[in-house]
Amino acid sequence: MSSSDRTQPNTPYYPVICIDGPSGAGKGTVAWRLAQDLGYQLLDSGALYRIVGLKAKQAGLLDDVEALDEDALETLTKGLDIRFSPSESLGRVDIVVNDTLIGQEVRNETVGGYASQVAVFPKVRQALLALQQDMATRSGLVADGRDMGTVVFPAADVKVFLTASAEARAERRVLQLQSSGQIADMAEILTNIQSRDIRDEERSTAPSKAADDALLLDSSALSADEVYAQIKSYCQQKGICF
Ligand SMILES: Nc1ncnc2c1ncn2[C@@H]1O[C@H](COP(=O)(O)OP(=O)(O)OP(=O)(O)O)[C@@H](O)[C@H]1O
Ligand SMILES: Nc1ccn([C@@H]2O[C@H](COP(=O)(O)O)[C@@H](O)[C@H]2O)c(=O)n1
Repeated sequence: MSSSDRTQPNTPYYPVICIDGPSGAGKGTVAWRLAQDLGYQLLDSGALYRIVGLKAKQAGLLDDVEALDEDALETLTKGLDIRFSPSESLGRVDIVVNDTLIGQEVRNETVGGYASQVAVFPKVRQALLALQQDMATRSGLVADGRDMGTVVFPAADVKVFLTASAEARAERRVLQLQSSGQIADMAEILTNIQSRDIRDEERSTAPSKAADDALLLDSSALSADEVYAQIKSYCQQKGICF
């Protein structure tokens, strides 16, 4: 299910580290650094939902928000050939969908909203499950998302639920957008973050929540370096690295 079976002799064992939490908590930043440090693969599960959300929007499947068609979304999801590969760019993995490299077009709040619309559907989530679990069968894995520790890798070696106040997360987004030359409206970003939080936390299938055995870490007043140091130290305590 998650990593390989520790109890089987002569079978390689691949640890899994799950970093779950809301948008802007700093999951991707710490997950990428841990993966680099430990030589593990990185699973950016949010990117999967972003891709499905964008493709669904382009196919007109999100036009009537009151009557979204779960079966059509499932068919669309199953028709996507999604592959991750190491990127030349710092802090990223490349994603190739149906042989086309996906760029920055999925990395904005609008597509984040489409992602959270499609992510409520069990059939969409099920269609993405095997791809995610398969990534833990070839090497160690750092998995970033909402349900990594609760649903996708329930037997993971390390589970962290990383949070921050909505205000802190919105401020980070504003800085992130400004640093790439974009205009950012704090009030609008905060509203978007809060409505995405509500949809992600209140959906009935795989809601965003901490696993019972997760370390809870609030990053509101921590730098990215401090978050990394605390999580690395927790991984050491759990015996998966030195
Ligand atoms: N502890 C921190 N303090 C301040 N800024 C941070 C911290 N961690 C990450 N950041 C910055 O906040 C922004 C969002 O971080 P990141 O993309 O890692 O969040 P995320 O939880 O993965 O969000 P999403 O789920 O939307 O992908 C980035 O610009 C990142 O550099
Ligand atoms: N495991 C996951 C990951 C993401 N989602 C949904 O996708 C949206 C975008 O995620 P980001 O991490 O890239 O911001 C997110 O708001 C969720 O709706 C998910 O359901 N499960």
